[in-house]
Amino acid sequence: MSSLLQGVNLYLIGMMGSGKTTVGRLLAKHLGYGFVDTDDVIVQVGGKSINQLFAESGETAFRQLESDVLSQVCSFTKLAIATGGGIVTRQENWSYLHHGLIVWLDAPVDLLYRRLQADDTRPLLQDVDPREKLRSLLEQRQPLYSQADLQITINEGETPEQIAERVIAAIPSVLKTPVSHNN
Ligand SMILES: Nc1ncnc2c1ncn2[C@@H]1O[C@H](COP(=O)(O)OP(=O)(O)O)[C@@H](O)[C@H]1O
Ligand SMILES: O=C(O)C1=C[C@@H](OP(=O)(O)O)[C@@H](O)[C@H](O)C1
Ligand SMILES: [Mg+2]
Repeated sequence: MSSLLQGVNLYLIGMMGSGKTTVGRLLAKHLGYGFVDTDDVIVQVGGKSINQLFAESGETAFRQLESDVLSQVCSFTKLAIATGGGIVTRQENWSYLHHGLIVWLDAPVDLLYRRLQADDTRPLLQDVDPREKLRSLLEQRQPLYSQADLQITINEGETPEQIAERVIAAIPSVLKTPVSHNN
């Protein structure tokens, strides 16, 4: 499979809680790829947690850092890249994402909510009604996520390993077959 991909990067997109970080790491391992999580890079470079960055500098500053990181990582090959859920909201990010194969982990709101209920690391969910926040974010972002090359529906009870295997099995269906020139 990794030879079929010819080093093309995999970009995981989807809502927070859909499993991009968890599944991305497994995909990298299976493909013999490096793994990058754009949020982790932002935290390392900025020396602050995502919560701190949102609180001290605001979402706009975070989004600029996110675009900067994406623009840097897309110059490398053989990477599985877990993005943050909001990366799709900036038009310029799509020109970077399209350097590789874009995989949307598409999970329903109920599942996202259950996974993130006790998690306080997502500043956008520090809301009076986090479930409603997830629902409205998904509604806004769905048309953007659906621009992915591959849509993987996340089912309740499926392990990260099973999801990674499903992504790998689906990749050949979206790889462009090379055109042979006979003359
Ligand atoms: N297939 C899965 N089954 C159960 N829990 C999962 C699964 N994938 C991810 N999780 C858990 O859900 C939470 C969010 O996963 P994460 O990989 O951080 O998602 P994202 O990066 O898309 O926000 C984490 O606590 C993670 O351990
Ligand atoms: O959906 C979003 O706007 C965000 C998702 C988070 O990443 P995950 O999708 O990995 O949780 C992180 O980038 C930040 O909290 C904002
Ligand atoms: Mg993540």
